[in-house]
Amino acid sequence: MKYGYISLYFSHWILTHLQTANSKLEEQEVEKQELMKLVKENEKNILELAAMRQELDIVGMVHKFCSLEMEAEAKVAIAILQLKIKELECLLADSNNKVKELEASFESKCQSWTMKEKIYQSFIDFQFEAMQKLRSSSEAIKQEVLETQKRYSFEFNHLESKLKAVTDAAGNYHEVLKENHKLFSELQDLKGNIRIYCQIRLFLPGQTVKLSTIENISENGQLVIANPSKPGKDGQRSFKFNKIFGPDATQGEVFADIQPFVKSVVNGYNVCIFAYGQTGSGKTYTMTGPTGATEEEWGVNYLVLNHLFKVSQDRKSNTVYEVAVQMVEIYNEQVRDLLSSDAVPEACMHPVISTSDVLDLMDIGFKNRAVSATALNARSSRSHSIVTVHVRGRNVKTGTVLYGNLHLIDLAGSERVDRSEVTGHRLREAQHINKSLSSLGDVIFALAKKSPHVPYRNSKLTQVLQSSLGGQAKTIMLVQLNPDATSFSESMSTLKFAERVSGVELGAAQSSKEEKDVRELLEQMASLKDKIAEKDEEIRRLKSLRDLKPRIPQQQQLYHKFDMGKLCSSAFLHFRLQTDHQRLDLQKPTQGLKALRTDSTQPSTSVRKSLSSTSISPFPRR
Ligand SMILES: Nc1ncnc2c1ncn2[C@@H]1O[C@H](COP(=O)(O)OP(=O)(O)OP(=O)(O)O)[C@@H](O)[C@H]1O
Repeated sequence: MKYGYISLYFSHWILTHLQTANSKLEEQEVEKQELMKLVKENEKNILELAAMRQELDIVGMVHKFCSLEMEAEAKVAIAILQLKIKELECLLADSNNKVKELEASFESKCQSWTMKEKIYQSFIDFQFEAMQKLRSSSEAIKQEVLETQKRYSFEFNHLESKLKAVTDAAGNYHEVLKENHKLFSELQDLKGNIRIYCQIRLFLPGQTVKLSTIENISENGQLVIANPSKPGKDGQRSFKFNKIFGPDATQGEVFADIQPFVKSVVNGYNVCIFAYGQTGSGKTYTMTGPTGATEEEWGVNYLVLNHLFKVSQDRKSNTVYEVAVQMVEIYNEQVRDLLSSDAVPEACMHPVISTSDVLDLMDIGFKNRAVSATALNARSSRSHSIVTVHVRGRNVKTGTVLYGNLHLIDLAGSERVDRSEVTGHRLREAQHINKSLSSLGDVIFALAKKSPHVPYRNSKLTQVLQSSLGGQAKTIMLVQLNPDATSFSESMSTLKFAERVSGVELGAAQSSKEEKDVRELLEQMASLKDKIAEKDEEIRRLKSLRDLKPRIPQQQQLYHKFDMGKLCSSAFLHFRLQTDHQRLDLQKPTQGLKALRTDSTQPSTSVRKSLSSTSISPFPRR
């Protein structure tokens, strides 16, 4: 038992020890596992540490590199900054200088402004003083104006009664003007429908021998011509015309004697102006003027049209005028339109509204003539050039239409040709010229004798001019003379032709009874003109008084009492006629002719006749 107890005790002890050993083993096992774990962790940490060290090396290297780079950049930046500091220092120095300069200029400006201020102050003081003076003088003027208004009020009280008297007088004025026109026409009729003016050409600059045939020129139109080969009275021959223009006469002086006839064209008459004379005697110069003429040198053609436009402009409030121009040449009995190259049966009519239109058209015409002249050897001297001006005037109040036409003719050279010396073409030319000029003389002569038969059809020239040579038509012949002694026989022939044309008519006009009539008519005209001038003056004075109205409001009511309508319709303003040239279309030249012909207003029989047989219609169809 004891042994049992001991063995049990041992066994228990052993068991306990075994259990303790077991638990220790287990603990050791756990510890071992933990150790293993720690070892593994340690290994892992070592690996991580190595990786971190490697990373640290890289970072260190990068850091070193960056540091170096930054160091270099810092050096550059420092250098730049130093430069900038230097620049800024310079700028600072500059701006310091500028500040000093500005301070100096500011100082001087301040001084000048102070000066100016002083001047302005004194100026303002002066102005203020002047204003004070003005104020007091304006007070004085106000007083004066009030007094003037009172005076005007008094004048206006009388004006109405005076205006009434003037309106009545103006009513008669129209009648007076009509009478004036009638008297002018009668005067022209008494003077004769044919006027002969003789113009002596000057010696040309190149002429060295200046032996003249002109012995004497009288104011009364008498011309004495001397035969150089027959000295003394025997060699002299005297002629009498309406007027003689000496070599010094200007274009304007010649035109002054033609001007009244231009007026009669706008009053519905037909007028023909011829330049007649031997080649080189100055026909073209008188009719056209020299090449590139200035306004003072303008020939009759331009002056006439210029005046025509002026008259139509003056009458524009009463009459609307339309003007159209044609230009033809007659050469060897053939008529050619100088303003158109188209082959048309009639010469083109070109509407014109101003002198510059006319200048342009005539330039074209003369160029066309010149072209032919070059081609056919001085053809222009051997052809007649005719500028025809058609005028149609319509009275805006009554609707009455007047037609007038004007022919401006530069005739071919009138010199005779020795038939034994020329042949062929030149002889034919001379025969045609001779025929047309002598038929012109015959027609004028027949008209002057009032012969029942007028030989218009003997030449193209007289056919073309038929409507403007008969009846009420007026003719002016500008006889051109070359004063040179070598032209004596041609001058004699020219003058004899002119004498033949003028002699009969002047004979009639110069009878003593008619001379007395003319004198009386002239006196009547002069007194009528004086009366008209007086009325004009009175109307002008009254109008100027009326124009003062807006400045005097107190007079307004009184002013409106005057019936200005009545005054406007009075004869005074009646004479200011209207021209409305826009109605003709310049783009289409022939429209003007149609317009003139298709107007529904019927012209009087004589006018209709003259228009239908207008110079254009006999033109041959080419
Ligand atoms: N009044 C004048 N003043 C200055 N020169 C003039 C005058 N009249 C004519 N002449 C000159 O005389 C020359 C002849 O004149 P113009 O050509 O006009 O004569 P014409 O009679 O027309 O001749 P044609 O029959 O050959 O055409 C021209 O050189 C012209 O410039």
